[in-house]
Amino acid sequence: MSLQTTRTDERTDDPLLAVEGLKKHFDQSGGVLDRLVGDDTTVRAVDGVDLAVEAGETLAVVGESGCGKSTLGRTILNLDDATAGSVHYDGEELTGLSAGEMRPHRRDLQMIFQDPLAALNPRQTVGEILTAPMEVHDIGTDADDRTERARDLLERVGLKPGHATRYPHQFSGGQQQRVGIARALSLEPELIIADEPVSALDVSVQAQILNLLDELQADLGLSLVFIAHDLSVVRHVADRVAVMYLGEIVETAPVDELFENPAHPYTRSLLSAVPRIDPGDRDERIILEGTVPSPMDPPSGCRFHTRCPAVIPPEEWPGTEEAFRDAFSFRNHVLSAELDREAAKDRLRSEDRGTDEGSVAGYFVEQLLSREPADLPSAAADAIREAADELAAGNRDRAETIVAEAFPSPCEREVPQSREASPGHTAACHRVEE
Ligand SMILES: Nc1ncnc2c1ncn2[C@@H]1O[C@H](COP(=O)(O)OP(=O)(O)OP(=O)(O)O)[C@@H](O)[C@H]1O
Repeated sequence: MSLQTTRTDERTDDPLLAVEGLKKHFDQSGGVLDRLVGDDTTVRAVDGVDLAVEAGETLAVVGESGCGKSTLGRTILNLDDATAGSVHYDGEELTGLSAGEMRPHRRDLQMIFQDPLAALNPRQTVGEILTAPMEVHDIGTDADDRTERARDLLERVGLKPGHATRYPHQFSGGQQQRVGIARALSLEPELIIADEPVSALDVSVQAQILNLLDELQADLGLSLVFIAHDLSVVRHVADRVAVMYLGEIVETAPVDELFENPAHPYTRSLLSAVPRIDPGDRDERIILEGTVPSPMDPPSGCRFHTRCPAVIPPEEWPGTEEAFRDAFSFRNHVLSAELDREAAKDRLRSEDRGTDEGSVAGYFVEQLLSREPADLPSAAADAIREAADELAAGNRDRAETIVAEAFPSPCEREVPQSREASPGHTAACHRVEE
């Protein structure tokens, strides 16, 4: 946890790492045809991220798979070129530096990867893996000194000095990750980005590696950006947590504040999946519908609105919020274009039911609306039945227009600004007030 480092004592108030408006887009266009057809083939993996990491601090970046966490880590370290925005490390801008210009900074900024074996050269001994980067960066007086440093590093990460002569495949997963950590430490970095460092490991080994990282961070005064998809993993290592959804940071808070007073519905749903020691403590589990939408075509307004369990009804909605959310969920199924008439007919046939348009429409409603249409305000029920009829008749565009017009939400219209929910705690949600 936060410990002041001796080497950063003389620094100014600027954070050690400052990330502003960082974007990383990947162009996926196959070529001329894509451009002619006008398909937008840009993957907006990281789409305007602001972050600050103080010296000696551990910041966890958390979100589901595909939210852009790894890309964020790689772009911060200039392993991927940024599309826009800036990264300042110790006051110096890293964005746009060539590989040669980055070299002096590589010593200070290291990365630990999810799959330790894939990140280690199988043809080098562990000793060589540790001494090679030292040689490149002129660390150590001579080969003997570097070998001695490698042996010390192995001890530091809980391995034996004698392990230096072994090859990566001769170790268990946990031991391989220890080697990966030792390699990152071999350059005496100030900041390490650890990208899911324990998610490939057995649960029994995860805690050991987390403790090791925590210990090293405290002893060496390292700054750590800890990327994870699972909030439970970060509780005991992080000082602050940034929650990422579809290329954006939706909430940032000190770790205890985030666990106790999550402000964003996305954070709440991630938290509800974290096992609690006291089962009586457990709030109702929030199951998020579907997976993260495609970063090629992110939802408008608040990007989370298509899955949000707290999506806001329009002012004129006559029913309860729960009723709106059920209707809104139906709407999103229709708009996601995942409904297939033929598949519905196959299913009906397998259940010995009719496959005329009326039956298919009824089947869509039954599958996608978690209440009877009659339990909705009557105009909403009519819109749902009408949309289902159009879908069953093959008029997808018409169905989409009906649901989009019948169930609008302010969340899809306006992009929520990041607001301060409490000191040091910000969230970008229309429900959060300053
Ligand atoms: N080189 C690339 N080219 C095109 N798209 C990419 C590339 N790298 C990542 N992406 C896409 O960017 C999005 C974010 O990916 P990223 O790996 O950063 O997410 P993540 O949150 O780290 O997920 P995971 O935990 O599964 O790695 C995904 O949709 C992914 O397919």
